Amino acid sequence: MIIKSSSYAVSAVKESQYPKDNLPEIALAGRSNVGKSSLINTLLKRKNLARTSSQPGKTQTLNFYLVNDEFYLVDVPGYGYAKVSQKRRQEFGEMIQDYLETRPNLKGLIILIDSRHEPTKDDIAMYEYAQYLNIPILVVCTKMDKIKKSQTNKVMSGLKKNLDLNYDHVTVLTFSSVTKLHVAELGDWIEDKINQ
Ligand SMILES: Nc1nc2c(ncn2[C@@H]2O[C@H](COP(=O)(O)OP(=O)(O)OP(=O)(O)O)[C@@H](O)[C@H]2O)c(=O)[nH]1
Ligand SMILES: [Mg+2]
Repeated sequence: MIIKSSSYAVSAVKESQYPKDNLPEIALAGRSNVGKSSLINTLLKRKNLARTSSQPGKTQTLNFYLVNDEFYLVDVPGYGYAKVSQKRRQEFGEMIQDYLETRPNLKGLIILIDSRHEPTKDDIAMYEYAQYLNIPILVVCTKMDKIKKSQTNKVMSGLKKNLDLNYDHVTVLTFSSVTKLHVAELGDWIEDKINQ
């Protein structure tokens, strides 16, 4: 995919605030701090379009970014961040659930998992939930620059042990926002899904 333009469009916490121009959407999900906002910036070749932070919990709303006037990337608050209150966490959960369950424009979900750890129970729950909703999934193993080359197989076996990769609509990619590993493949997957 060639990125010709990208811009922040809107932030939403409920359906009435979602974009109304009926373009396809690709959403990102993953633990706080896993690198969702960084992946958006890397793909779009923008330094600071999506706000990133070394402090988890930076993204607190559904943030829609318009790409090539053709589709939206949707940055979603991270899960599993202990310092967010129980009430806030439930609100996040409901906001994400509402979006994933009711949005006809949603063409694919990118689930990001930190390469340095096996999938957490939240990662597994998100994967199984997306499978249940029958959404095409791209599993992205982030921060591969922090992994020794010799550990790549271990990353893959950790995934296989915890996620049912026999699901028809799943693709797996290793990725790094630092080295730009597989950024072209990421763009290709998105292009394929928004054109289906
Ligand atoms: N080494 C390395 N660091 C990364 C990579 N991707 C993200 N980071 C760092 O990880 C931290 C979190 O990145 P974000 O992109 O803000 O993470 P997020 O998933 O959007 O976090 P929330 O918005 O809190 O859910 C930042 O300090 C990034 O610089 C990567 O590929 N390699
Ligand atoms: Mg973020």
